[in-house]
Amino acid sequence: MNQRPILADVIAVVPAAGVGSRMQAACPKQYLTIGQFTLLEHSVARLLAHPAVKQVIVPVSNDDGWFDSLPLAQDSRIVRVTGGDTRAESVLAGLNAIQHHEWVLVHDAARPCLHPDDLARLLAIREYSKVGGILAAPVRDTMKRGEPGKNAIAHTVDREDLWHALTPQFFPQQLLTACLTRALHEGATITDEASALEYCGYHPELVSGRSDNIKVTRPEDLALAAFYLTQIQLQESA
Ligand SMILES: Nc1ccn([C@@H]2O[C@H](COP(=O)(O)OP(=O)(O)OP(=O)(O)O)[C@@H](O)[C@H]2O)c(=O)n1
Ligand SMILES: C[C@](O)(CO)[C@H](O)COP(=O)(O)O
Repeated sequence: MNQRPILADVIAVVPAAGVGSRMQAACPKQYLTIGQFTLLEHSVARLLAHPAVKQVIVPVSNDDGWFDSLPLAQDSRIVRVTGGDTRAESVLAGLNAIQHHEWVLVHDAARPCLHPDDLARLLAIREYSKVGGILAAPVRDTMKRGEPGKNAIAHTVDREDLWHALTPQFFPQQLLTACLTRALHEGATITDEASALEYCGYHPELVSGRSDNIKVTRPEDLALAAFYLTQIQLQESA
């Protein structure tokens, strides 16, 4: 019988071509450090720690002056490609560098605190889903919709079934490439991979993930990410 091996190889795309404008740092946020390593290095290392992840494609901007100075640049498992003006275009550039691969993980360079249990549960969806899915965290606070253009509440939004989209996101490569290509061509707003699939009528799986898998977006996030990462590393070494 031709059974799929449980640990079939996976290729990852880690978009790292953003400028990090909300971070207001002297360099793009993926090159800020926690301890000895940049956020990009931490994020890639969290993926490569899983035995199924064999290669990581890293889209970086055309004028990136940081990537080549990292030890990562010499790692045979890492492939540098040129990213695009938006996250979706960077991801598509990464996907186009992959040849003949079934499923692909996409993970933000700015999410250094991925827990191995979350990654393992996301990878497991390949056994039951044809569409793919994402890590996501259930919304836990009371949510308010503001009046357009005013600092006033329009109404409270029901938090039932409301989730924060996280990464990694995990999809069959051909399906993701087709959906991203179509969505970009038709001018849809695409902030993550799942939104490209949604645009094309699919309903990706929601895999409940840890809320400490934060994206470093604003200055105050860096210290929090450093704390969470230390906790995860302590648990791993215990
Ligand atoms: N043209 C772009 C824009 C974003 N990204 C990447 O997508 C991830 C998540 O995006 P975001 O947090 O929005 O990063 P930035 O676009 O860099 O941040 P900002 O919106 O604050 O400028 C980051 O790893 C970022 O480097 C990318 O590869 N190419
Ligand atoms: C892909 C993402 O990290 C999922 O949370 C996110 O969509 C990136 O963009 P954002 O504009 O910071 O939400």
